[in-house]
Formats: sequence, C-alpha cells, structure tokens
Amino acid sequence: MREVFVDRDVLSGDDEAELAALAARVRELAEAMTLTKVEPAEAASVAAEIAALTERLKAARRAHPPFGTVGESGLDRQIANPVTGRLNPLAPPVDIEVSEDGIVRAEFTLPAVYEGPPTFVHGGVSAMIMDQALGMAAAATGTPGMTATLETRYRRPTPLGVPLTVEAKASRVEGRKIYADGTISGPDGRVTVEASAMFIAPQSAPAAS
Ligand SMILES: CCCCCCCCCC(=O)SCCNC(=O)CCNC(=O)[C@H](O)C(C)(C)COP(=O)(O)OP(=O)(O)OC[C@H]1O[C@@H](n2cnc3c(N)ncnc32)[C@H](O)[C@@H]1OP(=O)(O)O
Repeated sequence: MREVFVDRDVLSGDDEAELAALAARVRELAEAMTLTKVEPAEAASVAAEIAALTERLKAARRAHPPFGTVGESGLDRQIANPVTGRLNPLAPPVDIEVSEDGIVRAEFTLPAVYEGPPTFVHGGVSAMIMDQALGMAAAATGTPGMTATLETRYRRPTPLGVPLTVEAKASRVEGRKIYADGTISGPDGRVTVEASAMFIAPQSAPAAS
C-alpha cells in the first residue's frame, strides 16, 4: 500500500486556502448543530440542505485526502490530519509548532463538540492530541515512527472553551524506538494531562491492511 503515501494530490496554496475556509465553515456547522434548539421541522429542512451540499462536494471526490506542499519541517504535509489538519473539519485544528530544539508546542481551544464529562474535554480527544504532539516530537529527532505505546495520566479535568497548551519533547532514541513525553495545561498553567509514548520507526512503509 505504498501508493497511499505517494499517490496524493498536492494542493497549491490557493486551493488549500479555499478548502481550509470551507472546513472552517463545516466546523462552525458542527458546533451550531450540537448546540441548536431548532424545532424538528427546521432540523429536517436544514438536513435536506446539507445533504444537497454534501452531494455537491462528492461530485468531485478524491480517493485519498490531499497533502500540502512540504513545509520547513516537512511535518505539516498532512493537511487533512484529524488533529492539525486545516482541511479536516473534525480537527480543532491544533496549530502545532516545532522549535529548533525539538520542543513541540501549541495553544488551542476546544469547543463543545469535544465534550466528554459535562463542560470538560473527552479523554479520548486529549489522548489524540497528545498522540499527535508526541509523534511530532518524535519525528523532530529525525526518526518519525508509528505509535507503539501511549500512556495518558489524567491529573484533573481539562476545561472546554478556554485556551489550552500542549507541549511535548522526545526524551531518547534507542535504535528504531523513540520515546517522548508531554502535557496539556489549562489557562492557569496547571497540568491536566500528562502523556508518555514510544514510537517505532517502521522498517518499511506501513500497510493499510
Ligand atoms: C511525520 C509527522 C508526524 C506524525 C505524527 C503522527 C502522530 C500519530 C501517530 C499514530 O497515531 S500512528 C497510528 C497508531 N499506531 C499504529 O497503528 C501502530 C501499529 N503497529 C505497527 O505498525 C507495528 O506494530 C509497529 C510499527 C509499531 C512495530 O512493528 P515492527 O514490525 O517494526 O516491530 P518489531 O516486531 O520488529 O519489534 C521491534 C521492537 O519493538 C517492540 N515492539 C513492537 N511493537 C510494540 C508495541 N506495540 N509496544 C511495545 N513494544 C513494541 C518489539 O518488542 C521489539 O522490541 P526489541 O527490539 O526490544 O525486541
């Protein structure tokens, strides 16, 4: 299945910007849908309009999500990634930066669509964000890998709707194994989630099945 990695459309800046703007509108739609109090008849009417819009997009469907042009770090090509991808309406998105010393950092805010316990972030969502941040920290060593283990320690509830910070850094590389640690913190600076992961650099491009 190597072709799933090489046979991708690579978008120009303009194409990417327009699709990112569309994804942002779909994110707003999801949030509005989650919180709406409209009556059933109005919900049905809106559903019919959205179905028509979905058909318009499906009229020009790709086999796989596109890639962006290679960025400075080479880490930001997956523009439809579910954590960082500006083209993925399921992504918050978390705009992760990697510093020259390998520290991964992002500030982000999670709206109500990510609710787990009332008013707090779903633990699986926190784990997904940690997986991405830790994976990028691992890749910053020069040896990107697949997540082999991911341990999350939920120290206190992570609040929705306020600025959060994710930070991660690789601690060591042992052969094909890369170890990384990170945290999510609330606006008061207190850590809500700690995570540690081990990534393994595949010997060849991973198969999809
Ligand atoms: C590039 C931009 C940044 C991208 C960021 C991405 C972040 C998101 C990353 C992901 O979410 S990846 C998706 C979730 N992970 C997976 O789907 C991984 C599925 N598993 C695999 O593909 C393979 O099992 C794996 C590549 C992890 C390892 O397969 P290998 O065939 O290379 O391992 P091998 O059997 O040769 O074992 C090598 C060593 O690793 C150890 N090992 C393998 N899998 C392990 C595991 N799961 N846990 C602990 N140890 C493991 C194994 O015991 C052995 O240890 P020793 O060398 O000490 O003997």
